[in-house]
Amino acid sequence: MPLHIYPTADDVLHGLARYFVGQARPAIAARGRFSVALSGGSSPKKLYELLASPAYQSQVDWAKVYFFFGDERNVPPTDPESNYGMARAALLAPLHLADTQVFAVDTALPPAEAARAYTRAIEAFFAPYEARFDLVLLGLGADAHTASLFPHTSVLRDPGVGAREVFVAEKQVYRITLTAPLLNQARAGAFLVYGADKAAAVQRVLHGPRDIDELPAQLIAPAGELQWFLDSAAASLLPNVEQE
Ligand SMILES: O=C1O[C@H](COP(=O)(O)O)[C@@H](O)[C@H](O)[C@H]1O
Repeated sequence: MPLHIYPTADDVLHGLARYFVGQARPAIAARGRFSVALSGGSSPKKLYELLASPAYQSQVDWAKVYFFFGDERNVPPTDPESNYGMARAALLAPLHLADTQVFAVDTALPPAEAARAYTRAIEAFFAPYEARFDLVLLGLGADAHTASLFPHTSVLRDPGVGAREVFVAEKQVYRITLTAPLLNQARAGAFLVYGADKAAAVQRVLHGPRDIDELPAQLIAPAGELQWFLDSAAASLLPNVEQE
């Protein structure tokens, strides 16, 4: 499992930004576009700001990049909890992308309907081929959830390829998440994890016994490659690690 461990969170963000560019360029050269499923929460905000900064903005043909979301909270785009709202402010608006390049979950719909509509939008984008993102960006919760694949939820055993609604009991909210089989059709996946509060989850996901109900992030195994981008604090419980 390729691990990239950096001294600070700032170094991790630059490492992943360089990886993003390194994935985007050959995809655009080979297939004319680069499709990405974004992660949400708070960790990726600085990554998105970095990608939209002049240093990285000039390195990618952004008109050929298409953005989806690995998961979404069941809130309007203006809500501070909205993954789309966060990505729009940090990345999508600064890059002045066309509306046709951004595929947000329609949270005005009831969650199950929103999930079905999002599945159809993804299928239509990739048709006539199977849905295969070039890159899936992922985060990791301290409870080992990723996207909105939360511990002990039925979506963890859903064999379908698409988006699903999920009820997160401890938060008493609905969310929309891509299923693990869809995420795993990706050409590449990259986890971004920093901070000491994630160290135990990182250790258990990477080195603990397989237990997908407790450790949903263990479900992630993209058809292409999977990379982990960690800071030294998040990697502090891993055995024998070398820093970049
Ligand atoms: O709720 C969520 O949590 C995970 C992890 O977020 P982080 O800010 O703790 O890194 C995130 O990947 C997911 O997209 C988000 O909706």
